Amino acid sequence: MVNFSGLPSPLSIFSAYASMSASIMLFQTMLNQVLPHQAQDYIFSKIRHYFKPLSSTITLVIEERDGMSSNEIYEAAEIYLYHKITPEIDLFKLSKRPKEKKLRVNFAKSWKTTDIFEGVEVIWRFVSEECKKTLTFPGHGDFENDILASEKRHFELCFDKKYKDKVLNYYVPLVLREANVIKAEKKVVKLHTLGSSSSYSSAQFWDSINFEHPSTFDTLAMDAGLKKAIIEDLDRFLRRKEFYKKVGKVWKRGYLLYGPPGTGKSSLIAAMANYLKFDIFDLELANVKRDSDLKKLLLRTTNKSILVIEDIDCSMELPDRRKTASLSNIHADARPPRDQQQFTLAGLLNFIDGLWSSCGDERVIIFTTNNKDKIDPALLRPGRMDMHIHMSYLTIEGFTVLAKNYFKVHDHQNWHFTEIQQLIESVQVTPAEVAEELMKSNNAKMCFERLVKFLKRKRMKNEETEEDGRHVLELFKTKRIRSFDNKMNSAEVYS
Ligand SMILES: Nc1ncnc2c1ncn2[C@@H]1O[C@H](COP(=O)(O)OP(=O)(O)OP(=O)(O)O)[C@@H](O)[C@H]1O
Ligand SMILES: [Mg+2]
Repeated sequence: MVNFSGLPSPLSIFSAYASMSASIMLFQTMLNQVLPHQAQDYIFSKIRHYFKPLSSTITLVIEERDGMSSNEIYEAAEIYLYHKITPEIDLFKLSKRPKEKKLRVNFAKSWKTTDIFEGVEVIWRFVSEECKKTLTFPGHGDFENDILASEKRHFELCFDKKYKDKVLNYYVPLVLREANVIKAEKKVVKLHTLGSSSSYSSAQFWDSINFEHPSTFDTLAMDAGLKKAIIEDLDRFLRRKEFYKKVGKVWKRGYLLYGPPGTGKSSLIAAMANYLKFDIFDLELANVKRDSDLKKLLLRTTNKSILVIEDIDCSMELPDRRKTASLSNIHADARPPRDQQQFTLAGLLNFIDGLWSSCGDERVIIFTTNNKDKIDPALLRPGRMDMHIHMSYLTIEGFTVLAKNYFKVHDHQNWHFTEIQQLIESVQVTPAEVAEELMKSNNAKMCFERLVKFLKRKRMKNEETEEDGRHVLELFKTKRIRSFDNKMNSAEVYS
């Protein structure tokens, strides 16, 4: 019996299934007499599997991870379902990660909902399974086996087979689009850091948490002209998609931030991310084991993101790397295995300039260093980093910003202001040091008094150091010492 739509009617499916079940029962009675129970069970489970009525639905499984990288469709489904169908959700899972302020509300196990798209009913189901892996540590007695628990999550999207094309070609792209719109509206910036699937596994991937750094261009104590120039540079970069295409350049921008510790390099990165609403990928080179891992990680960064490599002078000088480098120079044959070869800054930069940046759009890359003189000239080569930004010691202008941010005080309101300004002119102090002083009390007057004392102490210390320096220089001139390092107070005297 066939109905108008050309599909078998429910009655015909039922009668076919009933007659098939009767035959199976007859066969079972016959076998009962010759085979043991267990063998019979096995045979019938197989027969039922092949003869069960054909399903008229399709179920798409959308897993959270695709190998080592995250699955964009899973993320989009999570956002879409959570924000679009929230009123219908009555089963939540609540959690909080150690570094996050906000609570995480997630779908509970086996949560299910229905969505209608152009008259087509689709059923979403959230599935979460706990996987336990037994790890073996030979020779560790009672602790030989350890059980590692992790969660494997996926969504199931179920719908009538006849709408397969419609769902795949129109509904899924709609979910992706809607999720992007919701993401842009909510503008949650994420911080991605390196993680590994377990402490026992070497596979590395990006782990993310919400980025809630409060730094903005308004809270940054730095030269107003420079601040304006950075904001304009970022705006120009965002506007110039077509220009980059026209001149055949990859749509990316590189910044090198340099200056002493505590002058606001990391704070500036946070301000840039908050301004652009770009995710941050914080790449700690010291934690990357192999060259091949580095390339994989870079290729897994997303568009509209900032790749940050902090302290570039230190990260490329790891002792083990230097050791492998010198070894490989001396004995060409004794090089480490191919996939364990160390990476060089030049190699990293070439990869970033070439393959990496051509795989995405709207990329910002930021390197930081405390010591511009120490970094590889490859990084300073013209055209490599588009803007070199010097973060320097606190200026009077910078102090005004801090005073306003911490206590809403302006110069005319506080009698210590002039004194502080004079001290700042004569002493090298970082914004971090002053910020720390301003954090010590809620009482502005007390804080400013303390700050005056702190700056005076610092000035005195500097004067003493300068005096020592002059003394060492004198000794050096009279050849009574052979060497001294740039920290004058740790000079070695050989007289
Ligand atoms: N320019 C600044 N404006 C406002 N606050 C600042 C500034 N510089 C430093 N601070 C304060 O000092 C803290 C430390 O600064 P930050 O981490 O940005 O310095 P850094 O230059 O990245 O130092 P490092 O070289 O050690 O990484 C910040 O959290 C902030 O409170
Ligand atoms: Mg920093």
